[in-house]
Amino acid sequence: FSQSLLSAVFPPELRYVTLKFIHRICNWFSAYCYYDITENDGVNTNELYNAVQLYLSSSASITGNRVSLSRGLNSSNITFGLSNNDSLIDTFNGVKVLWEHIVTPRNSQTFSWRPLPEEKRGFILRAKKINKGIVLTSYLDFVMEKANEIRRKNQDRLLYTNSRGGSLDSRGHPWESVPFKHPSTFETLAMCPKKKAEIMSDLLDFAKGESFYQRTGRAWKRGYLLYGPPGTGKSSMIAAMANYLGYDIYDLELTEVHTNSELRKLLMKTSSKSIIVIEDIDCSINLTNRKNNNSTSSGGGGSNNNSYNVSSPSPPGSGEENGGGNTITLSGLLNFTDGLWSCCGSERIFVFTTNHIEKLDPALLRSGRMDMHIHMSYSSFAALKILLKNYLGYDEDDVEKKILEQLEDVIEMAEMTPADISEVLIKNRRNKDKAVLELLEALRTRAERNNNNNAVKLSRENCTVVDEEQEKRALEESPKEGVDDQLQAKCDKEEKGGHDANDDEKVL
Ligand SMILES: Nc1ncnc2c1ncn2[C@@H]1O[C@H](COP(=O)(O)OP(=O)(O)OP(=O)(O)O)[C@@H](O)[C@H]1O
Ligand SMILES: [Mg+2]
Repeated sequence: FSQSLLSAVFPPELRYVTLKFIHRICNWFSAYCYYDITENDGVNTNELYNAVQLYLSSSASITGNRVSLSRGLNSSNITFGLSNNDSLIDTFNGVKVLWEHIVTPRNSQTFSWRPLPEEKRGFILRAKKINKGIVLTSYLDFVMEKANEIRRKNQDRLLYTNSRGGSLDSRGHPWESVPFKHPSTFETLAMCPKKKAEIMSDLLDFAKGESFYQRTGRAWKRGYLLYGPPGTGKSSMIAAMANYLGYDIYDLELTEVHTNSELRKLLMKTSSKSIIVIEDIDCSINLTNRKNNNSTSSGGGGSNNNSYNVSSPSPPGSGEENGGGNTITLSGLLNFTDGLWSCCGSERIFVFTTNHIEKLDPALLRSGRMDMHIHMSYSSFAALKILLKNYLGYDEDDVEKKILEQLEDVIEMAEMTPADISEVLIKNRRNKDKAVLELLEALRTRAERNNNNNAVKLSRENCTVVDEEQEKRALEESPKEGVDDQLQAKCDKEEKGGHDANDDEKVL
């Protein structure tokens, strides 16, 4: 109406100016302000548009009569969205705002180097002028944050690897990724429930601890060292951590990293909310080099000498001895975890695993470096109950009380890993009672063998002590042949027994 009135009253050259003036006056008296968030700013896609779409998906799924559905790449969930030209009211800290999704056909005459979508999409955010401050400072940040959270929840986790050996992909990325679908969770993880709960709350504290880390001036990161024999669930624990927090995993293959600067670049290209894993750290660090270094270093504090090489395939004669430019050093690795470089990006968890904690360098173990040392041990009775539940669906009451007691009696002595136990259970999972009995049998055999081995070890130790005492006495007094012979015979006998037991172990 105003257009036709204008064209009747004003000459064409004045029309535009007058229209603009009227708009201004209207805006002046309006209680609302409007924000346009278009899908495309002409060159790039607008991140905020995608974020708003995701954010509104959480409310659209509940309130809307007509919602659009979509499923993103790498996602196993369906996302709800506001339909075209539909609107929705949202409330934030008591402030009401209105979101409108506007879809208009694109003007075909518009010139662009790139083909543009046929429709122009955008959100209009309407808020009261008095709430302008809240909307611009807090609400939009909140929308972005919430959208990221939804994205993480919807998206399957990714497992990254640097197996390409330092070469970059077409986008200059050193990591290769695949969808991470490991089903391990804390629920299925067989370990002491108390320890498990402690780890879970530690992880949760970390994930929610942004303000704590900010306040205390610490980098927002945490290190876990998982150690224990093979098959006790170290890798399963990492997968459970990732699934619990919804983080991606970066599996760092140290032997593929040749220099400290390469390591730094890899770190810089990791995203926040991720777990950076170095498996079998004792196998990645060349301990012979460490020993050489320690023996040549003056003074006892060998662990301070951090420039040992990591066993990466370095070219022969490449100056390895001086820990020089083209090798990766322990100090480089430590810088990676807790030096200045560790805090580029935030919310990162470092996990190192090892089968032999005693082989690790004290520099890696000193307090503050790895925040939590987690011992993954042989199966306990509590862990066994979880495995019975996982594999046979058996609760405590489903197993005969007598058998349960027998299992409890023998489990500690048997020193069987959860991996070994699950093997027995999987093999017999069709016949559950047989599975339990076979497991009991396997545990008994192991316990007996361990018992024998321990007895042999003990008597050997006794024998050595007696040997030493005997030598001393022999130096002091003249030998009493009868006793010596007796001792020797005893040792010989036990030595023989010991060898037998060892042979058994090799075969088993
Ligand atoms: N604590 C556990 N709880 C549940 N399952 C387990 C546990 N430990 C081992 N398993 C089972 O055994 C298999 C091997 O475990 P996993 O790979 O986690 O062991 P690991 O400690 O990482 O061994 P390695 O030191 O050889 O890498 C897993 O597939 C899992 O099914
Ligand atoms: Mg493992």
